[in-house]
Amino acid sequence: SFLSKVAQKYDAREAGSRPQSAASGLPSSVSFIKRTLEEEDDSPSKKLVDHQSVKVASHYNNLQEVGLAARSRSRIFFMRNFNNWLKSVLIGEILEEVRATGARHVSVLDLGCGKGGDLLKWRRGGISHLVCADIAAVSVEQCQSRYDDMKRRSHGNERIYSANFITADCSKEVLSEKLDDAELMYDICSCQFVYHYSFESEQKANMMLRNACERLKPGGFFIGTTPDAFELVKRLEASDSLSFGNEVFTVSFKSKGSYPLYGCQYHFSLEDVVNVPEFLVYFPLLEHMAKRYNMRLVLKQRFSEFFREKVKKEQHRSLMMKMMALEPFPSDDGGHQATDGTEYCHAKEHCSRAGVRQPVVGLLTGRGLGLVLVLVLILILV
Ligand SMILES: C[S@@+](CC[C@H](N)C(=O)[O-])C[C@H]1O[C@@H](n2cnc3c(N)ncnc32)[C@H](O)[C@@H]1O
Repeated sequence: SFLSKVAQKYDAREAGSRPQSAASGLPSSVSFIKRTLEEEDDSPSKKLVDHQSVKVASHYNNLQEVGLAARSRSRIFFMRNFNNWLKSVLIGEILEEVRATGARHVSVLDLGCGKGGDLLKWRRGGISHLVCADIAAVSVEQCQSRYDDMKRRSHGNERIYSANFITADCSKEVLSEKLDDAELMYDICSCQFVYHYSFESEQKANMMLRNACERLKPGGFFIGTTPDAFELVKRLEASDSLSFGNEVFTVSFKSKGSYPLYGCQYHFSLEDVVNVPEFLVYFPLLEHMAKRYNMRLVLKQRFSEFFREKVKKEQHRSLMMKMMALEPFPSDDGGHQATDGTEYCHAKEHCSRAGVRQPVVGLLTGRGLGLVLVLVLILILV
């Protein structure tokens, strides 16, 4: 079983049900532990609580907006495109679900909106209102000016959703108190690559969840993407050191073997984009916490599973090509696709097996980062 006795007791006591077990394939020596309240109060992460939020906010505030040309030269260009494709499909499908219930005016909360990478996706989805919230003030400003540009460029030919921009630490502040419209309820809360920052402490994780769920309409959806804690721990346990990764990303922990349910910090760096402390989200606990908000889990899938399922649909496949979510192999310059190591040798092997003379293969890249390490989540308010 994946859980240690301690975590099983925690689940049984807190969830009032059978201990949750997961086919994680982790060694039995690995445990996710619930610290006592005293330990949690004394924990180093608790003392650093504000410090960590400041780090996250200033990291994202200082990220420079680079142009398309620079982005396309980046080694994670295709991975970013893949993530955007995945979010487009997720957003498109959830909007279909919402509309199937007869909703005509769709309101959305983008929790941790960043610089507004999803603004266009919501435009394509024809929503009526969007609330964008983020802890990083500079990101929120950039998000707002992207929205203003989008509106200006449409020259009034298309009805673009109204929007509200809020700078707030959503793991500490009650977002609804900052809304322009005090009565606003959402059909969807979208929380993309954000929720794990709040797992620093129980209070923070709860506040983030409260902000995500308390304004959802009955039948409303929470959609999110977050790193897969089981997979991160599996990789760490398999590593000889306290870190793992490749030339594009690194994940480093301070210790291994035992993992607190909250405040289990690791450092994640991804070339030129992310270099911040993050926290493991112990999934059975998140699912249990969400039940307090009457949220029921609809789907939890790895990116790889999501991809395999969605790519069967022609419409998603053609969007994937349009968004350049696959890396061509061999690449035009060929320079960075070394096939002597582990990174691209599977592609080379595939080509030789298939006997293709001029092999051009579409690869899912990011060197394994996105595909295996991240989860797609959908929850519904029942
Ligand atoms: C990886 S970025 C994702 C941005 C966007 N959701 C996307 O998919 O492009 C993570 C975002 O979470 C935001 N964030 C982290 N902690 C937060 C908090 N406590 N409250 C609000 N936003 C937070 C960061 O500022 C950053 O913009």
